[in-house]
Amino acid sequence: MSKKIGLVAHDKKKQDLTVWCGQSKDKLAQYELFATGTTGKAIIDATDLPVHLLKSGPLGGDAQLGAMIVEGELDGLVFFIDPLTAMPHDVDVKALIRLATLYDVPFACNKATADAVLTLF
Ligand SMILES: O=C(CO)COP(=O)(O)O
Repeated sequence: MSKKIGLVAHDKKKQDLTVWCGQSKDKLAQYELFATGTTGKAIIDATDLPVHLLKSGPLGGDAQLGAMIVEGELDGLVFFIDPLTAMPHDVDVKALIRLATLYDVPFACNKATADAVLTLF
């Protein structure tokens, strides 16, 4: 069964994530990909990779990824966080990071760590 990877980026980081997905396309194509709504659509548009679309982050998409982690259904998380912009759903962002930490899920918050996480699988 293929590994399941979560992909998320805040608005100012979406381009970084879509570029990274394009660069990592062959590797990412081996996994089952899940993304928050707007991020996922941007990845599909940029790369044609198949992505399961969850709700948009502010509407619960981060919480859905957190629930997947709790259920043991996510093997890795790539979450390009914008550290310079306040988010209306900051509690959800923090909850997702907390759950990835709590459940020891490989978690990348930028390109350097995303490259490292991909080498784990
Ligand atoms: O807000 C997000 C993560 O906290 C991302 O959500 P979208 O992919 O829907 O923009």
